[in-house]
Amino acid sequence: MNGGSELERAGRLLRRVTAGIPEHRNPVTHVAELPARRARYADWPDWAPAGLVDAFRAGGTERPWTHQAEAAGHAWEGRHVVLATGTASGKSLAYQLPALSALLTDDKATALYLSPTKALGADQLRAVSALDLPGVRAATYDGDTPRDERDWVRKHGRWVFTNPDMLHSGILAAHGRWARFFRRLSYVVVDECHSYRGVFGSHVALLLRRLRRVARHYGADPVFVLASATTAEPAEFAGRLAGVDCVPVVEDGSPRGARTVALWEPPLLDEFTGENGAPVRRSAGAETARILAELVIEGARTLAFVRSRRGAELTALGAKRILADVDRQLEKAVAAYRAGFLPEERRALEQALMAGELLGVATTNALELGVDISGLDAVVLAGYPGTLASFWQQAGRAGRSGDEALVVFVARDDPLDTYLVHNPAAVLERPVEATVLDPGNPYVLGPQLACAAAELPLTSGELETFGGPAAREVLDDLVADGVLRRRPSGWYWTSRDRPQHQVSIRGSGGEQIAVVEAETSRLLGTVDPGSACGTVHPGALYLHQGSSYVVDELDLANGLALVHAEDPEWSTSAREVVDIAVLETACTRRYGGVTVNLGDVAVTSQVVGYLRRLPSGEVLDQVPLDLPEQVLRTRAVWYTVSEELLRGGSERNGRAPGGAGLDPALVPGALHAAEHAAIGLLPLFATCDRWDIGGVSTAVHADTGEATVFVHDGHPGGAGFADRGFAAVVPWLAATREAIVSCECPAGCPSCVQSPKCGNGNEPLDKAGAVAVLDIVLGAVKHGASHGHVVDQAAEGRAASTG
Ligand SMILES: Nc1ncnc2c1ncn2[C@@H]1O[C@H](COP(=O)(O)OP(=O)(O)OP(=O)(O)O)[C@@H](O)[C@H]1O
Repeated sequence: MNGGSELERAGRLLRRVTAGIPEHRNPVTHVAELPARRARYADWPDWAPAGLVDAFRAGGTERPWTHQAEAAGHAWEGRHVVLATGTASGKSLAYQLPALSALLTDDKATALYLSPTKALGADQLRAVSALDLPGVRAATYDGDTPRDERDWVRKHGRWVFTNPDMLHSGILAAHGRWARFFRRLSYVVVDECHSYRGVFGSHVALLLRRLRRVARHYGADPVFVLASATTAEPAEFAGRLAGVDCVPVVEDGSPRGARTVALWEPPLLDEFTGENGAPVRRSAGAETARILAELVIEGARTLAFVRSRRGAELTALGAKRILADVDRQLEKAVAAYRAGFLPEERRALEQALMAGELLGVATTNALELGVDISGLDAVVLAGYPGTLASFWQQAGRAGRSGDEALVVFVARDDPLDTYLVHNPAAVLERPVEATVLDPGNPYVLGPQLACAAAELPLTSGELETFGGPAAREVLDDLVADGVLRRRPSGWYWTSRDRPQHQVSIRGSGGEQIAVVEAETSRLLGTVDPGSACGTVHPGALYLHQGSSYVVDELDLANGLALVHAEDPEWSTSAREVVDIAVLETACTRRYGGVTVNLGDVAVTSQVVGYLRRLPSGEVLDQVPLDLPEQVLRTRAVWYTVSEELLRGGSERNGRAPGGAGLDPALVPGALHAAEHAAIGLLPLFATCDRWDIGGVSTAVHADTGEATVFVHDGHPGGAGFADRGFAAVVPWLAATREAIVSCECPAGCPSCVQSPKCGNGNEPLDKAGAVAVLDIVLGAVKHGASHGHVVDQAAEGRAASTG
C-alpha cells in the first residue's frame, strides 16, 4: 500500500539527491510510483515430508507463497516447470521442496542442480545444507572440487551442485562413472536460466539434451525445474532451452514494498569534448557516487550497480570523498564489492548491509545473482544493465519489507540509455524481453553432436531432439570430415580422445586463443579466434573478472595472447576495416524503394590499429597494427534504400512518402550514424549486448546495388539477434530514430550516434541525415505494410565475393 508516510520517505530521498541542482539542469527526466504488493500464501503440500516442512519452518519460512506451491506441485507431479518471478521471490524453495521431498522419500533418488556461476552454486548448496536433513548428501562438483572429494561425490552424492561447464566436460564425458547417480536422477534444477542466452545459451540447450539422453540410457527421466528472472514467453524459452515442454508459473505471490523510480540523465559538460569534438556528459559513475553519498547522509541503505569493477571501486571512492567532508564516520559506511570475494566476505557484507552498519555499497553485477539482499531503501543503477530482466533484478533489491524505496536509473552516455530515460514506458511498462538462443546454429550443433556421439552412439530416432533435418545435415558434414563414422545402427565417435575437452561451451567454436599472464604462466581466460584481433591485439587492455591486463603479444598461429597485469587509466578500442558480402538471402520484404532482409553474410575484417582513450572520452593516441584478415560467417538483417528515395524523388513514384533530399556526399555519414544507433538499440529487442553484434553501412553495396545498412550477429552462424531485429524491425528502427532525436547534442555524440567500438573512428557521421534515412525507411515500411505492397520472398542463395 502507498501510505502517506511511505511516499514521504521516497520523496524525501529523491529531493535530497536533487537538492542544489538548478531547475534548468534538473537531471530527472521522469518519476514513477510502483505500488506495493501483498503476500499471498498457500499451505504446505500434503506430499512434503513433515521433517522437511519443520526444517523450512525452523529456517523462518512459515508457509510457502502461492507461486512456490504451484511450481513445486507441478514438479512433484512430474511436469517440467519454469518459474519466472521477481528478485528475492523465493525461487529456491520452489525447487528445494520437490527435490528434497524426493530425496527424503526415496533413498536411491538423486538430483542435479546447475547454476551459471560457481559462487551461486556454493550459496545454494549452503542453503540446502543448512536445512540439516538426514541422508540428503548434497555436494558440489565443480572445477574447484579436490580429486578425492570428486570420487566421494560420484559414489555417494545425492544432490550434486554443478555448472554447465563441469556437466559438459566432467560428468557427461565420463557418464559411466556416474551410472549410480544417473539411474535414479529425479530432478534437474536449472537456476537463473535466463542467463543462458546467445551462443552460450545454444550450447547449454544442447547440453541439456545430452543430459536427458544419458539419463534415459540409465533408465531415468528427470523432471526439469527451471528458475528464471521475469522474462517474456518463459514457457517458449524454457522449452527451447531444456528441449521439453515446461509449464510456466509467473504469478508472483511474494510481498513487495512500494517503489519510486526516477530516471536520470547526467548533464552535458561544458568543459570537455570527446571524439571529433563531440560534447560529453558527466559520467554515470561520477553522478552515481554523488547520489550514493547523499543517500548515505540520509541514512538510506543503498546498493549502487556499476558496470565494471574499476567503475564500482571509483564510485565507492568518490562517495567516500564526498562523505569525508561531511562526517568522517559516514565515510566508513561505504564499501565496494566485486566478484572474487570469498564466501565469508560476502556473508559479512550482506549482514553489515542488512544491519545498517554499512549504508552504501557500490558493486558490479557480481551481486546480481545469488545474494540474499533485499528490502533496501534505495538502489542506484549506473547505466542500463543490458536487459530489462537484469534491470528489474537489480531494482528488485529495493523495497521489500513494506517500506517505500527509491530506485534511480542513471543513464550512461550511449544511445540505448538516452532512449530509455526519455521513453519511460520502455523501462516501466514494457514486458521483459524474451531470452534469445538458437539450438539450431550449425556452429554449435557440430561440436555438440560430436560430444553426444562420443557419449553414446547417436541413432536416427534421436535426431529430432537435436533439431531434426538441421542435425542430419551437420552429421553428414561430420562424417565427411572424418569426425564421426556412419554405421547402420547410427553415428559413432571413433577416436580415443574425448571431444568434450576441445569444445568450449562459452565460446563459438574453433581453437580458442588462450590469454596467459606471461610472468606467472597463469591462464586467465580464452577468447574466440574470430574476435581475438579486436580484443587481444598487442597493446589492448584486457579485463578479467574486473582486473586489468595489457596484451604484450598475440600469437595467432599458436593460439596464445601474452599479457601482464597493469591498471592504466586508459582503455583501448580497435580500429578496423570491414567488408560484408551477402551469401544467402533467407527473406526479403519490399516496400517500394526500401527492402528489409534477413540472411547469411560473410563479414571480412582487418584490425589496422587501436585508440587509447581516457574515461572522459578524450583520445590519447592512435597506434597502427599489422594483423591478418578475419572472416566471420554469420546472420544479418539489412535494409536498402533506393537512390530515388534518398535524393527525394519519391513524389513521382507515389508509393512511399517524403524523400530525404539528401546530398549524396552526406549519405555515407547518414547511413553510418543510423547503423550505430540501430546497433545501440537492438539490445532493447533481443537479449544481447551491443558488443554481441556489429554493423556495416555503405552508400552503394556490391551485392544490393543500393545504399545498405547491415546489422549482424557477432558469432559464427549467428545467435538469433539479427533474426529478432528482422522480426521487430518497425519498433526497433522507430526506437532508434527516437533515441537520436531525443539527444540534445547538435551533431552527434556517444548518447546518440557515436559508437564506443566503431572501427572507423566514428567518421563520417551525420546525425540529421540518420534521422532522414530512418524516416524514409519507417515511412516506406509502414506505408507499404498498410497498402499491401509487401513482398515476402525467400530468395535463392547466391554467392558473392568478399571484395
Ligand atoms: N514463503 C516464504 N516466506 C517468507 N520468506 C521466504 C519465503 N520463501 C523464501 N523466503 C525468503 O526470501 C528470500 C529470497 O529467497 P530466494 O533467495 O530463494 O529468492 P530468489 O527468487 O531465488 O532470489 P533471486 O531473485 O536473487 O534469484 C530468502 O531470504 C528466503 O528465506
